[in-house]
Amino acid sequence: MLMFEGVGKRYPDGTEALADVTLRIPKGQFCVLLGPSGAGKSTLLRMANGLVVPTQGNVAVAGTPVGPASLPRLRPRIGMIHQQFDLVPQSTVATNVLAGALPYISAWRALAGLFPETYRAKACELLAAVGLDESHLARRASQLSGGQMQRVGIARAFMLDPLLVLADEPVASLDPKVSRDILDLLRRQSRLRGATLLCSLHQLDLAREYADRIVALRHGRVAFDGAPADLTAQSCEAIFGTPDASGVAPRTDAGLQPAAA
Ligand SMILES: Nc1ncnc2c1ncn2[C@@H]1O[C@H](COP(=O)(O)OP(=O)(O)OP(=O)(O)O)[C@@H](O)[C@H]1O
Repeated sequence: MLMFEGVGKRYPDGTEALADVTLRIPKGQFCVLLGPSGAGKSTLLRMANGLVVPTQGNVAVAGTPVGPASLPRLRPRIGMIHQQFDLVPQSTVATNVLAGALPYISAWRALAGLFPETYRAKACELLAAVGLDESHLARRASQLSGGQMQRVGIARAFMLDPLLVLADEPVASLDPKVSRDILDLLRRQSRLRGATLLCSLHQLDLAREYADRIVALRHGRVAFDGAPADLTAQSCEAIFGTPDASGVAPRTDAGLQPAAA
């Protein structure tokens, strides 16, 4: 479903973010990209939907090379879930979910709130699936907790029945209990809807608990690729520089403080 072949990325300032990464991620797999801050997880993930262009190698989704000619066709089939949810705070929950259908709806219709009934029905179905009921539909996104915002983000990502869902640190700003609820939900929805899921995380315990496969990056290279059960103390040391990742500092960047459910 998703293929990276010998990909590398050097940013214009000379930073080498990735070097020679080759991965084949089959349909339906929940693959976690694990690694410390700066390892290259976001850079790799964003290559899958063309937000980052590799300076070396090739990326393909469902057999189609990712590039300017294919992106208009591919992007609607790739859902994206963001660390900071990326909702429109003043818009309602319903409008934020419906925004997932924007590639198929003209901007003026969206601005006027003229979403076809099929999309409205799909948005309601997805909101129920992520555990938000009708009472949430008319609430502004800014009135939701962090966990609820990410539920809306998940519903939005599944609006167009994606082949592939990219989740970039989807639980980095949530507390541990809510993080588990969100990863559980992501896994269930992906399986139910037959989507392949590529999710970056920096928490070893969560990767172990939820992934079908862990691909760990360190300094832009693959340091481990295998089943969670095969992740040994030695491989943890290769990824994080410590045998149990206990030395991995929690993220404290501005805006990344744990949020309540
Ligand atoms: N636009 C950019 N220009 C220059 N360097 C960049 C750019 N984006 C990322 N980098 C650098 O590339 C490297 C990999 O960054 P990336 O964001 O992919 O890592 P990450 O593993 O996702 O980190 P984090 O968990 O902190 O988000 C880092 O050294 C980062 O500083």
